[in-house]
Amino acid sequence: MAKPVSIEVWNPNGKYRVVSTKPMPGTRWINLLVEQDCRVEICTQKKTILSVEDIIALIGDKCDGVIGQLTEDWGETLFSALSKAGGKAFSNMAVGYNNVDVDAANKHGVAVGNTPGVLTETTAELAASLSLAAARRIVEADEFMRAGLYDGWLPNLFVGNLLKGQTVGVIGAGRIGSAYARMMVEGFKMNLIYYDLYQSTRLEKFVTAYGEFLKANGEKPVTWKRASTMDEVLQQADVISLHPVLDKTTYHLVNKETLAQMKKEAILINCSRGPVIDEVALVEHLKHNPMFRVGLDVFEDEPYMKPGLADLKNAIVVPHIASASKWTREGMATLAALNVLGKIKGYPVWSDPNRVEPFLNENAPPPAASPSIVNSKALGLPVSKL
Ligand SMILES: NC(=O)c1ccc[n+]([C@@H]2O[C@H](COP(=O)([O-])OP(=O)(O)OC[C@H]3O[C@@H](n4cnc5c(N)ncnc54)[C@H](O)[C@@H]3O)[C@@H](O)[C@H]2O)c1
Ligand SMILES: O=C(O)[C@H](O)CO
Repeated sequence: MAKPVSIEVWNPNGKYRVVSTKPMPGTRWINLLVEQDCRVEICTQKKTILSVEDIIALIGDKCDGVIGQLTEDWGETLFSALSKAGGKAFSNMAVGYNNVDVDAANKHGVAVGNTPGVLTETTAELAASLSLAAARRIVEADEFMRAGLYDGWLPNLFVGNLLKGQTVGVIGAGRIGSAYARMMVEGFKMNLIYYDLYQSTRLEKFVTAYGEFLKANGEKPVTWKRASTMDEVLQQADVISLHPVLDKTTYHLVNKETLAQMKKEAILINCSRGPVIDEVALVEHLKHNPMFRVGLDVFEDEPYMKPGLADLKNAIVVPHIASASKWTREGMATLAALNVLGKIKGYPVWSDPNRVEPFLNENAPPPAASPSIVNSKALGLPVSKL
């Protein structure tokens, strides 16, 4: 069995043992746990993705809760090991939890936390950055400059797409998809078409109100449309950004057939999860459609890219950094720690995981609740009255 060798320990005499499989940004999360009598053990092993065996070794014989990462496979084996060690809580330091088998957690009575809300704007900003970078070919142009190829202004040099007046398509208009839509509509005066299983009334009201504002100022109003099928978005949008959860319904949502429906000069952005796109089909599509561009933060077989992707000039690729702002990453660590702490202390679950701000206020103690437990109903956990 692979044994993690390097561990940093805080408050060695704490009553509750909480393990974090990775060092996380900031110190607030550590202080909050230590103040509540936790011994905090942080795995500092120099190995990016820990195996199930590594994590079993970290859990050991007695462990009250674990804070883990989206790169780890939290299934039957780990929940069984955690439960045997007396553990009652696990939290992903992520909003997405497709790496977690929630049924297995339910079976072992382990609460599963995630970190919604705190990464909404940061992630949407990266999706917007990729949209702009792809539309204006910024990465290609940067490489060209650094290669010393620029020998003077030319009318045809790196001509890209104007966003103003074009249509932005959002697939999965939840927290992040809606934030991205607002940025593109307000920032670049794009019209919106979106597809989601649920209606996003707030988003629709926002676009309507902004359209009225523009009209009142003598400008062309922006418009919105809720598409009844995803195909409508694919066919009509000039920029399409993917923001659904990853599950059975969204696996390979973008594939050979759906790519063929998009405009030849469309821009496709993915800051959700890699397997939402069939990446082999995408590489083929990019090869045959040089004016089609993509901005990818996530990949089907992370950390790897499918063969050929890295060679394509019409693809911008970044290493899963959409939530990587200091405030967000520190906030994610805080929410993950408070999810675990709340369950250990027997606190109720916060009633609205879309409203986690009170947990992020550094100048006040956090509410006595777990901010977001995804299987709270299945476990019959009490809900906070706050
Ligand atoms: N790249 C990153 O670093 C990064 C950062 C944050 C989140 N994410 C990913 O983004 C996802 C969304 O996060 P969120 O906070 O906006 O979640 P959310 O739950 O608020 O939004 C997800 C939306 O997807 C919709 N949806 C589900 N199935 C669908 C389907 N088949 N077709 C269309 N829409 C569907 C849901 O109705 C919901 O509105 C996360 O689950 C995570 O995987 C990635
Ligand atoms: O789901 C998440 O939270 C991201 O992928 C990590 O930021």
